[in-house]
Amino acid sequence: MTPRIHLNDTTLRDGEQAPGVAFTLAERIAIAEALAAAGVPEIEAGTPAMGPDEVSAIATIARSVPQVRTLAWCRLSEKDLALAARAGVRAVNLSIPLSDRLLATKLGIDREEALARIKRVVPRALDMGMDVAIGGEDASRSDPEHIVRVAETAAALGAFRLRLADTVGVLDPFSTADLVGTVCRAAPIAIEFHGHDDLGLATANSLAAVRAGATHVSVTVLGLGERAGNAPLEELAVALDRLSQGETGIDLARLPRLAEVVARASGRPVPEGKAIVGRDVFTHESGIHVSAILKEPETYQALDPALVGRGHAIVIGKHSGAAALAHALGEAVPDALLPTLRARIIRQAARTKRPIAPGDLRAMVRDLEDQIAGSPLPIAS
Ligand SMILES: CC(=O)SCCNC(=O)CCNC(=O)[C@H](O)C(C)(C)COP(=O)(O)OP(=O)(O)OC[C@H]1O[C@@H](n2cnc3c(N)ncnc32)[C@H](O)[C@@H]1OP(=O)(O)O
Ligand SMILES: O=C(O)CCC(=O)C(=O)O
Repeated sequence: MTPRIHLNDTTLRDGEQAPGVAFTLAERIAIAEALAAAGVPEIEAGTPAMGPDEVSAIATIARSVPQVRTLAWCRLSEKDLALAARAGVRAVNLSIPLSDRLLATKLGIDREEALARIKRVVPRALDMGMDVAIGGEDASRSDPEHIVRVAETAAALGAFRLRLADTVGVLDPFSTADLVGTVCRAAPIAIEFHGHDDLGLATANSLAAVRAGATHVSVTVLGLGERAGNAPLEELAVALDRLSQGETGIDLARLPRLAEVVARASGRPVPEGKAIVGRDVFTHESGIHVSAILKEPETYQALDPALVGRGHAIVIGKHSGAAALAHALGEAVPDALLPTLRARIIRQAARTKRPIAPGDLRAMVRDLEDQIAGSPLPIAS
């Protein structure tokens, strides 16, 4: 049976950590509502420690999407916890580094002190009526034995989940599976994987984490996030579905709209070739592909675009063949015209750097037909 995989969207927290990105409150609410409409069950809404405006924004976001579990991201400290309480959230992600490097450098503490802090702060949060997830920063550069101790401690205290963060994005799918598998086999708590895309592997690593036993995955819309960003929600949701690896409950047809909302709010347009939601990812130009797709669409597509509320497009350009031209014109181009027509198309495409508009294509054909009709000589290309 396909396992249930819970996507925890952190566009409003890690997504907004992308350099230069700052959402207005209205944009944050619009993003939260679009996530909720797409069926995302959980969002990380922000970081209360950033100040009173952030606290009040998190409170407003939580109220605007009551059907979604809204978490506030906190450092594992009483101070951050108190601010989360002011935001009125029902759940917190309490973050503590797992690696010796970050414990020592950032906090000047060792593993024992980290465990002592967990034992001190987690019960406070639970007493305040909040569900607690532990955010394990830098898990990918940590000793798995320590991670398992943290997992056992967190579970015994009553936390509901441990997040394993590949904070600097250094895992690959094999090392991810090793780490997540080791922790999942030993840890009596749900595991969330939080990937970063520094090596372009966030989606692959997240899939490997699911295969190894993670039941929750952090994502952001369009992969927006710190440095190279996070695992893109749209990629994970579709890949889990398409590869039968997990049932997420996401309405895949809502993904393009969600991407538009986040692209606009972040000031970062969706790249044309972005998997799932990019303008061109279901558009075909190459003659060999178009010729086959016109016979049977699955010859050259990973997924039916209708799955994500989209459709195919065929455009005419430098790489078009006779089948594509006949499709675009509604009739076959006479053999005598074909080489010259293609030469003209190639020249125009190189000049304009865009597909040939249908009107331009028809005009080219008319022009060539006129030349044939008016001259017994070979047609000028
Ligand atoms: C891997 C990640 O994505 S972690 C999340 C990163 N998110 C952010 O940074 C959110 C935006 N940040 C901010 O607005 C600010 O950094 C604030 C409001 C959180 C803190 O601001 P400041 O108090 O001025 O601290 P500053 O940013 O200089 O340094 C961060 C502090 O947090 C501490 N800290 C970092 N992680 C933790 C942790 N898990 N638990 C406790 N303390 C922590 C650091 O040690 C440092 O403390 P110090 O000032 O005593 O050295
Ligand atoms: O500690 C966490 O919750 C994870 C923080 C994070 O975004 C990261 O480590 O990349």
